[in-house]
Amino acid sequence: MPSISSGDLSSPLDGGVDFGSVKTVPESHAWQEPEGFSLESSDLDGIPVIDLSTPWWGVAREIGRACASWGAFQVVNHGVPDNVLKRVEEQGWRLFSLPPDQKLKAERGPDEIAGFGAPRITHFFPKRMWTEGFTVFGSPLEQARRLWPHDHMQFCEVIEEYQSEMKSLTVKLLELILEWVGAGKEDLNWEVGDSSGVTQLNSYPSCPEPSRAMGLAPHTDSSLLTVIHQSNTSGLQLLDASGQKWVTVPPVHGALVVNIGDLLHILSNGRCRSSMHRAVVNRVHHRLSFAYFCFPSPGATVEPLIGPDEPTALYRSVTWTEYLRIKGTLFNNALFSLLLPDSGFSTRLQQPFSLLPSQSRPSVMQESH
Ligand SMILES: C=C1C[C@]23C[C@H]1CC[C@H]2[C@@]12CCC[C@@](C)(C(=O)O1)[C@H]2[C@@H]3C(=O)O
Ligand SMILES: O=C(O)CCC(=O)C(=O)O
Ligand SMILES: [Fe+2]
Repeated sequence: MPSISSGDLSSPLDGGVDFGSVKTVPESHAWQEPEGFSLESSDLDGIPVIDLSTPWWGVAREIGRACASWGAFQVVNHGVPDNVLKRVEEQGWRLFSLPPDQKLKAERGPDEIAGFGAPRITHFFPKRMWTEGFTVFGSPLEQARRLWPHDHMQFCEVIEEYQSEMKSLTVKLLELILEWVGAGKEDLNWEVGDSSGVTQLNSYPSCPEPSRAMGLAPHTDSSLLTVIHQSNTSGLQLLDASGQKWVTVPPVHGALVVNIGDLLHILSNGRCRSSMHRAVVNRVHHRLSFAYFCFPSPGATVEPLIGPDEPTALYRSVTWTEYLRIKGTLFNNALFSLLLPDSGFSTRLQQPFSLLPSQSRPSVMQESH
């Protein structure tokens, strides 16, 4: 009999399901397959893989094209040492293999960013996701001390080294994207070097019935951009530019995935697409992913970059904490709510956010609570 505990919904293990021991997907985690959630995916037209060691001007154009179409790409020769990625993965396995009650000691509070628990977007969906996560915001020390009272220094050192490597990569990527939109870092309301970062460790245990579960439901990231290191199991899927097909992002050794987030969609005045993506699970492998979210410096407003060839701002400016609050209530309608009236886009369908409602709104999944 699967060890489903009393169904304490407050438990970050998603209603007390101990992923490791269930033989079937409980009703609480069973996702139907309405339109847009279908699990089939195609690997035909893969996501662009960009070599960051090629000359500056060439790579800016390639990245720009990927941002305008997919809203995502993979990068190789990114400069993040393999050893750092290996050690952060080791710490990830160490964390998620802790006993449930130990992980709960670092549980993320309702209004907190940092800590252990279910994804923040869980409450937008009628069913729970086949995942648990650990979010680091600033120093990991406070939460790490709760997980390992006497042995948390190694985790902290590895995470801090990972964050510093990711920060320098995201600064480089931002500068390239600014070059592509014809702007420079002096056009930003913050010093790129002062950008904030949030690190999300995601765990997707193997699942007895993968077609009836969802690892991480379709969403766009709220960040400027997100860099993802995936362990050697595929699961991340992006919605293609037509909004009709989910395309798997294959883990490429030495490559990191870059997703454009909502704030860069606003900063680029809609020229960069914020990629709709999800994570599916599989029967055999437990998958981990490590996502680094790049945000502006605290308090800095993200304002659409306009100029001679981009005269009209489509979105009002917003700080990342304001945007998180708006996303936390409006979810996939957050960007739409920031459209300026004279942007000329009166309906959600028209906005330069190539996202078909059927693919995006949890209302497709929304049952009456
Ligand atoms: C700074 C952020 C960005 C968050 C919320 C908060 C901390 C954790 C991030 C994620 C990580 C998992 C997917 C997501 C959709 C989620 O549920 O939590 C992300 C969300 C966002 O990109 O909006
Ligand atoms: O697990 C993945 O590859 C996706 C993770 C993700 O989308 C996120 O953390 O925002
Ligand atoms: Fe994401």
